[in-house]
Amino acid sequence: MKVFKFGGASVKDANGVKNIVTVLNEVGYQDLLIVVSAMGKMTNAFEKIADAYFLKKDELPVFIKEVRDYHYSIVNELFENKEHKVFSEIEYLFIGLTGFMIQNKATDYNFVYDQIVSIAELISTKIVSCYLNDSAIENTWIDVRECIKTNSNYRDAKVDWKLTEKSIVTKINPRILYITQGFIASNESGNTTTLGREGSDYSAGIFAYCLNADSLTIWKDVEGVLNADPRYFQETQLLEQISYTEAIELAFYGASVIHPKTLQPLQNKGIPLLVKSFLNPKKKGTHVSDGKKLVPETPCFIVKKNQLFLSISALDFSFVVEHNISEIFNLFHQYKMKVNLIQNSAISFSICLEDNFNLIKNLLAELSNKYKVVCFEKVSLFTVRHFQNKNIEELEKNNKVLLKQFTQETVQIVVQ
Ligand SMILES: Nc1ncnc2c1ncn2[C@@H]1O[C@H](COP(=O)(O)OP(=O)(O)O)[C@@H](O)[C@H]1O
Ligand SMILES: N[C@@H](CC(=O)OP(=O)(O)O)C(=O)O
Repeated sequence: MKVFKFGGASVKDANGVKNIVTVLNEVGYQDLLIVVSAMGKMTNAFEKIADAYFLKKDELPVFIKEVRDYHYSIVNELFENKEHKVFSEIEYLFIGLTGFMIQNKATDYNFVYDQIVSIAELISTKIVSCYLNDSAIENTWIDVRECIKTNSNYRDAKVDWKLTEKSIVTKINPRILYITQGFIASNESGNTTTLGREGSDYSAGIFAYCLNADSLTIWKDVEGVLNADPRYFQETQLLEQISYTEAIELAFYGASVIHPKTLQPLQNKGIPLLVKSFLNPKKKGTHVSDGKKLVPETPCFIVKKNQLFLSISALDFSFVVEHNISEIFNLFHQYKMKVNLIQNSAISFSICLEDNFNLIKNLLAELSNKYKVVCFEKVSLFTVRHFQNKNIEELEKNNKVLLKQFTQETVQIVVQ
């Protein structure tokens, strides 16, 4: 059995949905399960709805109209027959959204977020499933919340592997072509949870693991994994082969083309990951498996934008030692900061952080009770794997460097 994952970029418009038919007809769809994300940037749009609802903002109806219009323009283009069941299926999901908003009494933002944002994946998979059925690619839509089970850590739920494996093995008949959602799951009480932004690759990895798949293919708008993000670097090279370890490193440092959690379940069972272009499905793309670390051997550049850089020192000029560091890390954990780089000296401690939950003000307020804190906002973190000295000189030439850190294979530079 194989698993495919189509992300938001592949289904951003009606042509994208049509192109899935082309891809499947070109590469085949025997013994396959397909995971699909929300269309285009719809998760961002639903985040705005969750926010507006929670904060009782006046723009709420406008934001809901935006996502309705976006999806209806796609279904209108795809389905000539306005009596098609896809229209009522989508309307039903929007009615569910309104119903939730009226009935909800919960005050936990993360819970509310997951119940609202997950609708984007439900809509996209309904559309794709119906369109494929109409295009002679017979398939069954399945609610992933019956398959992937998590704890109740809303917005960043942890997978209950035992329960998930049992559910997937029970629910999935390998002879049926299924279309299901990425990113979303459910907890013990049946409430919707999410696996963290961009988590659909991970969902596909979970299915591949539980189904002992022969391979997982993620379909992208790029040729495969490149040695640099093409949005920020002009000259890029396709990486043809990457070992699991190297891919985990690249994803960990922020190569956003693969979600970092995706690789572990695949590596555990030796399931190859293929990253291929949905525009050129016959091209080889990138192959991630055991084997050669990196082909071709070339420096790989990763950039993480919009980082925070904190320099923390004791108020009385004393050393920053273990107990301070432990206290500081507890606060990072409490305020859900993602730590991307750390460096300590005798009297100070420097960190590059990502504030995905918008809690930096609270963190700084608490830290400054005990420490002197200098915070730089909107800095970038460059990572170069397998660097050459000229790569570093190039990065330093145009930027103000706040911190530089070397390991044998990697250099990381924080710039303002
Ligand atoms: N090393 C890299 N190789 C290829 N693409 C990359 C890399 N780093 C970042 N990207 C970006 O990732 C994008 C594809 O990922 P993403 O937008 O998350 O796809 P989707 O949401 O459809 O799964 C590419 O368009 C590219 O701009
Ligand atoms: N739709 C979710 C999950 C996801 O992984 O999407 P994509 O495959 O488009 O990155 C998000 O945007 O976070």
